[in-house]
Amino acid sequence: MTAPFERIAILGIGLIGSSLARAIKAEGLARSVVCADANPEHARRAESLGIVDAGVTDPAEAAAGADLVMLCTPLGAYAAVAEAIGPALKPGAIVSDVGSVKQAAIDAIAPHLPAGVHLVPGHPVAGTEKSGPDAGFAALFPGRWCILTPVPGTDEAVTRRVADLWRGCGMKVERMSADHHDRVLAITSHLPHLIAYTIVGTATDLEDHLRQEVIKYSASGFRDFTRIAGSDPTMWRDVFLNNREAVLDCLQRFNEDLTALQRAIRRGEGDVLFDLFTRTRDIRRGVLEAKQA
Ligand SMILES: NC(=O)c1ccc[n+]([C@@H]2O[C@H](COP(=O)([O-])OP(=O)(O)OC[C@H]3O[C@@H](n4cnc5c(N)ncnc54)[C@H](O)[C@@H]3O)[C@@H](O)[C@H]2O)c1
Ligand SMILES: O=C(O)C(=O)C[C@]1(C(=O)O)C=C[C@@H](O)C=C1
Repeated sequence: MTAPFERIAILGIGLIGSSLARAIKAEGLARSVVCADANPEHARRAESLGIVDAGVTDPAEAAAGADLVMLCTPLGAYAAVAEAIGPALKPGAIVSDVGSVKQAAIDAIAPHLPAGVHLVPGHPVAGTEKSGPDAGFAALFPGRWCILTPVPGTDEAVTRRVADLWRGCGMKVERMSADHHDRVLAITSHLPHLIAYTIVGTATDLEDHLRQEVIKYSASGFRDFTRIAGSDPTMWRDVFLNNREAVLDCLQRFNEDLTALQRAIRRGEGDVLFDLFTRTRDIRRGVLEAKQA
């Protein structure tokens, strides 16, 4: 069977890039997979793991001759990487990405692409708190959603090729506008991370003897927050800087709801607490039923 892609270049071979490389190899989705990573140890490690055919540090070298180039670096590196690969891209090449914010990704990449190169932004909504090429695994993707946010006018056949790649990795694929994506992910992913960073930060700032006990008696609630708060600082700094408006909107709503809960606790309004906790338990059941937990 012929592979859907001749040469895929993955730029940034960390958790997501290396998971994708593994899935491409496992499913035979490209004849060759190469990567570039600013960290030479990551490029070498990907080679020695056998998940890429070649690993280099120069993104233009990896992108040259590729029919699909997938940006898998933190969002803050996108503009520089896109600028570096622009002149090396072959006519008809597809550039895509996995970034957690979509409008900023388009703004950073699009200006650097030559005419005749297609941009199909994407976001596999699957991940862990870990980073680097050893953290990746092909089983990250099956059953999860991948959101594509092609700009209007994008060649339909090109978008379908990118959708098929993610389906080949086992993902379900949905399309939406970049703006809508960023507003949805602000509440489902970005705000939860911000809350986790805050609660773990607050616990860390407690007086020293209390802090020891926080770690010693970590109940499962706090433990779950520490997992999320252990996520990569570079990646998450870039997410918040690149989705400011939507995150700040959600945060405003969250603060108002928190204030209402604070008042209910102070006033002893048990029914307010009970009603909310009942509704949220239903949401959790819905997530489990949708097999997204
Ligand atoms: N971690 C998640 O759960 C998750 C899920 C979906 C999407 N994403 C998105 O995927 C992207 C990568 O995240 P990750 O979790 O794989 O991070 P990661 O830290 O595991 O990997 C990023 C890789 O990019 C490399 N890199 C950094 N700057 C570079 C540059 N200028 N040129 C080339 N390589 C560079 C790093 O050395 C590293 O190997 C981010 O844009 C993130 O928003 C992450
Ligand atoms: O499960 C986790 O550890 C994640 O944080 C994964 C998660 C998420 O929030 O769901 C994080 C960022 C991504 O852009 C997509 C997925």
